[in-house]
Amino acid sequence: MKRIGVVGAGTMGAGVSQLFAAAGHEVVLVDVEASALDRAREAIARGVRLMPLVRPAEPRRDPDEVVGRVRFTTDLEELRAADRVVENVTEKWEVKRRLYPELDRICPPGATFGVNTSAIPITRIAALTRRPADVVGTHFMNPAPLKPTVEVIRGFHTSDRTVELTRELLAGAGRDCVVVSDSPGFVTNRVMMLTVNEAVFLLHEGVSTAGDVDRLFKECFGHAMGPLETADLIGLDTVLYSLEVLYGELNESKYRPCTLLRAMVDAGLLGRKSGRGFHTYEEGR
Ligand SMILES: NC(=O)c1ccc[n+]([C@@H]2O[C@H](COP(=O)([O-])OP(=O)(O)OC[C@H]3O[C@@H](n4cnc5c(N)ncnc54)[C@H](O)[C@@H]3O)[C@@H](O)[C@H]2O)c1
Repeated sequence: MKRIGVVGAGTMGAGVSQLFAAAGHEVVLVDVEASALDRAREAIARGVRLMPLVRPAEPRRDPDEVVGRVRFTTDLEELRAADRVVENVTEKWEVKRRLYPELDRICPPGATFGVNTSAIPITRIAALTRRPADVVGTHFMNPAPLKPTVEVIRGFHTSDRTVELTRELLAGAGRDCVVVSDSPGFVTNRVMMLTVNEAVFLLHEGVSTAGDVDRLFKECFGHAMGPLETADLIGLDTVLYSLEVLYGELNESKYRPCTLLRAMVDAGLLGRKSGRGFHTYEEGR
């Protein structure tokens, strides 16, 4: 059993906490917003309760027991005994930039930092700490408790030890990993964000409806979800911030976020987490 610090209790932090708590670890989940912690507590309990329906082969867990392994707190100092940290705060450089020196100060020597970012280079984040060898990208897919594989990103200074400890931790939670080199958006989001943004442009230009864009991908290509449903699942704010990172980092106009996406974020239409995005949701459906 390890002491896992999870920072950020939004869409990803809740899922990552559920995954590690269900695997028997002690989790300290930190957020600046108490309301995010309340929502995460409910999401974890609901996720564990629904697991037998969506993954019947996985061992059954007691929701209270899993939630009981998570300590919910707004105090970052509670990470002082963490062996491993997985950070999932907002996809904004300013937010991550302020957090990492604090994590570096608080966490014990030898603790590894897994960065769950959609697009920000791991090497840049590692440079905010005095332990760049201990920093690695752990790009979990959403929803984290249901996805079998994690994209692990080796930053310029990431050590073999850190990659191996990360692989071990993920394997202990029944997860495989694919290790890639550092680059904005890595492999998955360099491609995925481009596809999602282009689908938003198609909608904006009136070429098709949101429902039909998604149907084409599901029924013609056999994808489990269409690109606009995927955007709703990720969170439209996170998609926008990721495109802004890719646009700025790669200086490529093809990553310019569609104005419709920006307008929807301004209007508070964030996808599943707000109940409305390209589609409308009730209680996560
Ligand atoms: N949503 C996805 O599908 C997805 C998938 C993989 C990776 N990611 C990445 O994971 C990270 C989190 O994404 P998300 O979708 O969960 O975002 P989110 O907006 O749902 O949650 C972010 C949380 O971070 C909290 N936060 C902000 N600053 C903080 C700080 N200094 N300390 C502690 N908590 C803080 C916020 O209060 C919020 O609860 C982002 O970097 C994102 O790019 C997202």
